[in-house]
Amino acid sequence: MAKKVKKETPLMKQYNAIKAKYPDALLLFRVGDFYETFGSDAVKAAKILDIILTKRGAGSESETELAGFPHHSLNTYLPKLVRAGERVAICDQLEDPKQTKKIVKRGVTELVTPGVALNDDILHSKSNNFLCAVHFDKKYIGISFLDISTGEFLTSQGDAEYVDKLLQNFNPSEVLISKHCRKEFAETFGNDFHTFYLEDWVFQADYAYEILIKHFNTKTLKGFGIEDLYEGIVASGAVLHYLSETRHNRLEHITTISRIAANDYVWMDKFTIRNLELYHSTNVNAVTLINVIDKTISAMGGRTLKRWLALPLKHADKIKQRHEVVQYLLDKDVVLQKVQGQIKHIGDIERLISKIATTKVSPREVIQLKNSLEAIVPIKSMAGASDNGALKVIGENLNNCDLLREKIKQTLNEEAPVNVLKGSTIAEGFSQELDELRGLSKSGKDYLDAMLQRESERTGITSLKIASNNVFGYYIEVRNSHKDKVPEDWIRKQTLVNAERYITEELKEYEAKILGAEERILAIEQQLFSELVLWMHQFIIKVQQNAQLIGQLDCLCGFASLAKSNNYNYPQIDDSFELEIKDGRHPVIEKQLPLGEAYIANDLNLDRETQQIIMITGPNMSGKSAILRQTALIVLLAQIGSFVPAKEARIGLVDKIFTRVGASDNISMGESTFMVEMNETASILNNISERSLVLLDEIGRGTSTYDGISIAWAISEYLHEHPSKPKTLFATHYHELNEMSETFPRIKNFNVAVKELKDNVLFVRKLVEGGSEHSFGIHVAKMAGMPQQVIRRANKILSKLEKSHSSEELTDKVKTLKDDVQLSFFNLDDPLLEEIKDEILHTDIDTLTPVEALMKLNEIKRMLVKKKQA
Ligand SMILES: Nc1ncnc2c1ncn2[C@@H]1O[C@H](COP(=O)(O)OP(=O)(O)OP(=O)(O)O)[C@@H](O)[C@H]1O
Repeated sequence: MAKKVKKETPLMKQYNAIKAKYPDALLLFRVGDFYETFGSDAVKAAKILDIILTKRGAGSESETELAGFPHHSLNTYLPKLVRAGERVAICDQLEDPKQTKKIVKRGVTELVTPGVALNDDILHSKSNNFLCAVHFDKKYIGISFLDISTGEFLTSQGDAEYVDKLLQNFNPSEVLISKHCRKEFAETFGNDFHTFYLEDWVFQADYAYEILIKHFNTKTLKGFGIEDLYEGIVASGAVLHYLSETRHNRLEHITTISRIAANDYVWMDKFTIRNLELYHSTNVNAVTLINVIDKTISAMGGRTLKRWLALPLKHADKIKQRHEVVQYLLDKDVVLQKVQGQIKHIGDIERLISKIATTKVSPREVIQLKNSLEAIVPIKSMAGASDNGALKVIGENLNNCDLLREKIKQTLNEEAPVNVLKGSTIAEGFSQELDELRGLSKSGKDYLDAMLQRESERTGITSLKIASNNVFGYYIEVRNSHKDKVPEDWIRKQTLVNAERYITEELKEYEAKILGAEERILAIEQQLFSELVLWMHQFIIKVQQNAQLIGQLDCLCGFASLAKSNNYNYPQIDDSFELEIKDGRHPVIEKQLPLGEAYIANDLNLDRETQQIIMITGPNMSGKSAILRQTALIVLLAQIGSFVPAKEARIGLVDKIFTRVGASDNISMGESTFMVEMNETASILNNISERSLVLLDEIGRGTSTYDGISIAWAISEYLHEHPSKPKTLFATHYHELNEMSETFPRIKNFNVAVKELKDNVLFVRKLVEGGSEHSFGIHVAKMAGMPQQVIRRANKILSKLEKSHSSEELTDKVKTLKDDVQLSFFNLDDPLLEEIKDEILHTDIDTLTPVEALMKLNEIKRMLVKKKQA
């Protein structure tokens, strides 16, 4: 019996052939004015885009799901698909359907993936969108980042911890890995990244080197200073390979590749970045440091600030240069206002020039580029004329791009449209031919108006109309009521319900002229625009340089605004090992306090000679963590070039910042919370340096008290005895650790003061010298609204336990609590009953007269009645 063959229409045959080449992408297939999706792609698209899912060829053997949207809505729907994590292949019609009798040729013109996006609706203006590749080798792990929308291309290599930190800092949208490293990647860096697996052969040194030198058109990579980054080169090659695989072949804006020089920047591992809540917080609603300090205006400024925060400087001269600019801008407020006023007019020139390189730019965007470059002219002269060295250099290096601006001005209409096909793109006077055709088209229209007038007068039909449609071209329309007045020489073309449409010889002739002219106008406009875009390629590097400089300047102006609005002061940076903060504040918490509540500033001094480790004790909620974090944030802000939330600060350069917070809810890693805490802490102890700043917050709390105290003690002892003598702040509940200061000379005790009221505590939030006696946890429980009986009971247990002198004694006391429980919670769980019990136990029956006994009984009854009524 003949096998039943599934009948495929030619269109579906073409679709299936293309889809087979992109099995893991969602294929948007252009059919006429629509992008269609079929089969499982349609099911996904309908769900993500909330569009209707229908059936094609319903009931037939080739029935399949179908969902589509109009082609002009691509910019609305594409970002939604990409944000949902889809790779989207856009399949366009490659020829004009009018020019072919056969099925239109189609092909994939772009593959958009989360890491390779140029569409403004997918990108966030103040963040980079990095594509990343990670290459595992025996010695090192290579890593590469590329933002196709800005042209930035970076590489580095190192151990897993280093690469992990870079992943955290650069936060890539997509990570490419070789297929066989799938498991290794997940085990080393977790499952939080959007990953894509490439064939293993892509990650080969020779192939990578070839593809890179071919792209940069050089013989070697020596000029980029990355020649020795063997693993980094492999990762970078994989990134470029992926761009060609996703049909991104216009990459002229990727002009260089730079090395991420880890040694030039302060080291912060991923736990520190997370704990300090620099960009992200576990609580989605929480305000992060970047939210508070970002006063930049331009997209470039926003992105630069993120980069500066990820890579704080550790060279005093460079840091001081930034501080000096900020001070200069604060002193010369007029300059600051003027520069910021101009930056407001600067669009995202870094992404605009990338669009020019990829020829995905619209006429309106080219005008925007020109306007942005115009705003740079006064900035250049203001900065160039300043007597601040660094600012002057920025001014001198900015490029007015006179030729580019002039050419755009001459070529394009100031009101150029978004789409070149809309016409009126090219300026008047730029092309003689274009001007003539436009004149013809315009006079042709005038001619039609004159003809209408003439024919109306000739026929006496006042309601005559001349219009055109795609089928008949130009026609004269006559209402049925005037049909009998139509002259003989008019030729009838179409009959409508209420009207007739005619053409005349004269109309036909003019139509040919006008339509011909309009088509030609569009063709010339398109061509002149493409020529302009191509010509502009020679300015890619100059505009990219401007973008970088404006990014830096915007950041520095932002720091000045921040210092002004949030009352930050000039920090002194030096090569000493000391840290002296006077009246320091937490930059984020101070902005979150309820209205009228002031942040309490604190002094803090650390050095390697006398006060290397500070043990900070104090009740819960007193502000220990705030002091730890504000210290790190003040150092960090100073070293990115900002002023700091402190009255004064003298900062001996810090090269590594470590913060660790005792385990609380980190179980998602699948390890015990305590294990996580210990792992994190171990990595500090193995990496400390002389200039490290170590912040330990409640380390050891993830285990039993004795374990916790022992571990905290041992860690502190290790840090004290370590030859690096790193500056350390240790916040703890264990006031037992205060004993350490007696044995270890550089450990000092401080506590966050509280005022003890009758049965409450008042948070003073002042860091004062000396240890604290107890941790006031019960007071906090009371403030949190715990039932009275729990508080009373806790106080009782505490006073019992506090009297123990040894651990054996403590254990014995804990055992006796079990017997106590019977009395206190189950039989006398009401405080009133406790009171009555006390009353009875304290009554001396031997001396009580019968009347007094009755009165006592009456009193007890009254207490109970009162309680009942309450
Ligand atoms: N110096 C300060 N001025 C004003 N408010 C502060 C100050 N320090 C802390 N706070 C407020 O107190 C809250 C608790 O502070 P923090 O988390 O630092 O306490 P903690 O002692 O570390 O508590 P725990 O031991 O429970 O972790 C903060 O969220 C903040 O609202």
